[in-house]
Amino acid sequence: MRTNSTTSFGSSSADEVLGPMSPSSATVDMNALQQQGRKRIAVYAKTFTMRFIQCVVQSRMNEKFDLPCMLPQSRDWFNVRYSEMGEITAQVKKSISSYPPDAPCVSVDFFLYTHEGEILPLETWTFSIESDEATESMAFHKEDDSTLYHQLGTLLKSCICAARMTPMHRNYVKKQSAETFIILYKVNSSESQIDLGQDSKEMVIGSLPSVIGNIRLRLAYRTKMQIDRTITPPGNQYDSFQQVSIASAGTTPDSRHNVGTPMSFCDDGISHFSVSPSSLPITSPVSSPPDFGSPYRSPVFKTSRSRSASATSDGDSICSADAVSASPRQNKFFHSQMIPSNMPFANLLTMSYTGTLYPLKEEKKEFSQSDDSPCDNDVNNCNMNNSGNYTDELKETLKDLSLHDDLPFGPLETRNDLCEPGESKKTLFNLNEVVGEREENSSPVEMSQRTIVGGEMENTVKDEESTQNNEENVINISDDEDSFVKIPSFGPIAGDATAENGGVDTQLGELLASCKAMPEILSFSEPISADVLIPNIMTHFEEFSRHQCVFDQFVAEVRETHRKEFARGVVQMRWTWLSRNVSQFAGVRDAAKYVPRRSLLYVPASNEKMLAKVPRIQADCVVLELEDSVAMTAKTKARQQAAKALDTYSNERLECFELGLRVNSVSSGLLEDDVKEICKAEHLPQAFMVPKVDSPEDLATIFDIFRTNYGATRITDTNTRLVIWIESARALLDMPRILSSALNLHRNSGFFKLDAVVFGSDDYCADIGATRSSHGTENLFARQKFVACCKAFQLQAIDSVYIDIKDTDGLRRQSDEGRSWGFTGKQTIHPSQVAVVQETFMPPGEKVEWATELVHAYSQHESEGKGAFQFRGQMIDRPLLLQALNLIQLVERVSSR
Ligand SMILES: CC(=O)SCCNC(=O)CCNC(=O)[C@H](O)C(C)(C)COP(=O)(O)OP(=O)(O)OC[C@H]1O[C@@H](n2cnc3c(N)ncnc32)[C@H](O)[C@@H]1OP(=O)(O)O
Ligand SMILES: CC(=O)C(=O)O
Repeated sequence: MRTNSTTSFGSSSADEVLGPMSPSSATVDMNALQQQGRKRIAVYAKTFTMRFIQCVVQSRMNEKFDLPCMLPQSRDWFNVRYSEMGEITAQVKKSISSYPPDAPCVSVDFFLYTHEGEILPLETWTFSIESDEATESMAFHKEDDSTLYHQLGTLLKSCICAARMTPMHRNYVKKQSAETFIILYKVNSSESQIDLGQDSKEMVIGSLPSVIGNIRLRLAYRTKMQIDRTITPPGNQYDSFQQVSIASAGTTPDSRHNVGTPMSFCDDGISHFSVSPSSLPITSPVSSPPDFGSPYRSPVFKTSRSRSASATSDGDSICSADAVSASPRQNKFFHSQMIPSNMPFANLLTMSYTGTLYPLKEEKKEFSQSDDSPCDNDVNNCNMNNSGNYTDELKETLKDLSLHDDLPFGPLETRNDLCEPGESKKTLFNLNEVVGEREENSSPVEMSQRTIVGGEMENTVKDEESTQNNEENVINISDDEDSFVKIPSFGPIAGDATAENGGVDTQLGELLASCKAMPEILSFSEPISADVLIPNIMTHFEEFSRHQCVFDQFVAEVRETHRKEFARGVVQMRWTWLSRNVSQFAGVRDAAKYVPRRSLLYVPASNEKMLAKVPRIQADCVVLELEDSVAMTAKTKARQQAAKALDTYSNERLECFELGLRVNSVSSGLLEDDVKEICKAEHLPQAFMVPKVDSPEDLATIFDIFRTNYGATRITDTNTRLVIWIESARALLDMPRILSSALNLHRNSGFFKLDAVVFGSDDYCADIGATRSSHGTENLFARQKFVACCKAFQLQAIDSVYIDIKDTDGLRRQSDEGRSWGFTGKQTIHPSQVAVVQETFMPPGEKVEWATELVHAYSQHESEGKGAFQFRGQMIDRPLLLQALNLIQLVERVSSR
């Protein structure tokens, strides 16, 4: 992490930095002095170019500057202290071969690059030295040298200030992310060619006359922040950035002012697009813009993306549910494909979400081997060996961390498949992309590596030799060094002698700093002789040898830290994967939020005695019931009792996983009265349950009633869930639309999250005119269609009521049938039914053992490249793996009570 980026102003002068001018002015030959002055200013110009680019580019990285003032010893160029980034220096060197005054100018362009691949040129900085008659006739005086040096210092400080005042800095620098946009830069050895659009502004930051010409720093920036999306976005077709910038520059004023296209907003809209088309507001973005009163409002971008395009995945299908999880990852920047190779800043930002900028050789190898991993997106398991097994080292670490016990299926073995696309915040990353890019763009940058350790941007040092030997190379870095060599920062190792003495990091840092300090003798006019230089270097070598133990210590710390960090990352990744890929979890991303509903017990809210039993009822889900079990004459009483009970229960520990409340249906006309009364309670139920939802229009009414009576805060309580009942032929046939509407209401309007759907078999039978029977064949089609629809949307499916309270065998049989068809639970009406149902929906011990063994066997075969294999006489492939994981997780969750 760069903790060292404050700018402070020291007191150095030209002489301190370059050494005194010679020959002395007393004996000066005017021509020689003129010549010397020119040379000297040329050095200033080159150094200034480097420094100003560093300052401006770093200011666009959204990192805080925090360098302590080093007065009075500072020998920082132009009295400005900052920490150089090697990557920027490398890019400057790569992009320009000569500096002013040899080159007419140097310019730096900045661009905003959206996740959709569009580019908006934002500003350009130009440093030039232009001679004219006045400067050509200027005579150089020795005092001019020092004056100019200090003036350049002021110019650099002005540049730093200006860099923080442009629209780009104010509006965009802090908001960069993989989901929205990032800022790129490009260095040119000529005037910039980019088009900053209508009403762009230009200013001269400073102009200093000198014997070699007017030294000038200029800034031009865009004021109209619009992207014309009628222009083809840059993609693979662009080989060089030049092409991209030309395409952008082709924007015509007219096309920028298209009317009728929806607007999106920099911080809201673009991220909407990246999340999911279906996450766009139901109402048109034009008619419902983000809150203009917000202090965070960003400038408007123009987009030609239309609602109709979004609608394709908006609606009724499984895509709608899936899109939420898939889209953000799919839409992340794929830099190696999208970003031209000479946009190094993009690389720096890449690592903030891929984890690594440049892969180590062995990582590269692992990634190329895992191309055909079932994880089709972007993450792989980096601490596995080449056959996909976890390395001994990782296993060892997991043992150290006692993490085996936390895993659902014992020790980590070969889990090539258990990786979560996109969850690559530590050392888990997609290297396939960066590898290609890295090889193509071999540059001095290869000497350094940067990666993320512990979720933060850190620098790494690449040790060529240890890389070949498959050693650990990722190192935490935190320093203010100004070169490619970064000094690591680790806590002292307890008990170690070096720890008491300031710690390995301090010692190593001091050593490297002393070795890298600017040599005392440095003058362009007096070359350093070999007699002085060689002994000097030899002394440095000896110094290093004496500190061998410091390096050894450092390497040991690096290895240990990396090993532990990585192990944690893997375990986290496995759990995340599980919760996202197992249908049992019904679309709930976080396993901890999964609510088991093996049995759902109705408690009529009109019955005070029954209500009093609720805290001790061990049904997974208890439903305070206002609907069918409550007589019309008792509705008011039931509502009042339910509201009171909600507040009373809030002081008690309930045995159930969920306390819900079933209101009356829309068609009953009683819903609003229910909601009005219940909202008098201070505590909401954990789930609102609404029967007889026959259409999306019913949902709109439900939403409206809740919104009117509950107010904005309560209705968007993200912890409150929604459960609905499907109880008619019409509703059954319209289930996809009903379910997707409910999910969209949550996504777009923040309404309670639909989590489960219940089949109201008695009302369904009444609706279709069927006669209820003990064998239940009259509901065969409905139950099977129902369960398929629920699962298509990753929702829990709750089976019908078994009304014969005394017939335990029949209840068990029907429960067993429902479970085997895919239902996740069953409604119960009497406490005596709860245990039977919950037991039936709990996998038996031998099944759990089967599932656990299957998962292990699957891992083993997966690592050997076998998708299907034989296990206990059965053909096993991926769907069976998912079934096994379903079982394991249900057991895990239920036994956590
Ligand atoms: C098709 C549909 O719509 S289903 C949904 C609507 N239906 C319902 O909500 C019905 C819920 N169930 C009930 O109301 C009752 O179980 C009934 C009316 C069916 C039977 O009730 P009872 O005749 O009291 O049954 P029973 O005498 O066996 O009850 C035994 C005990 O369990 C209690 N009990 C029974 N059902 C419940 C219940 N659902 N919740 C809490 N406690 C209950 C009784 O209060 C009684 O307690 P006690 O021993 O302290 O007196
Ligand atoms: C439970 C319910 O409402 C029904 O079966 O109709």
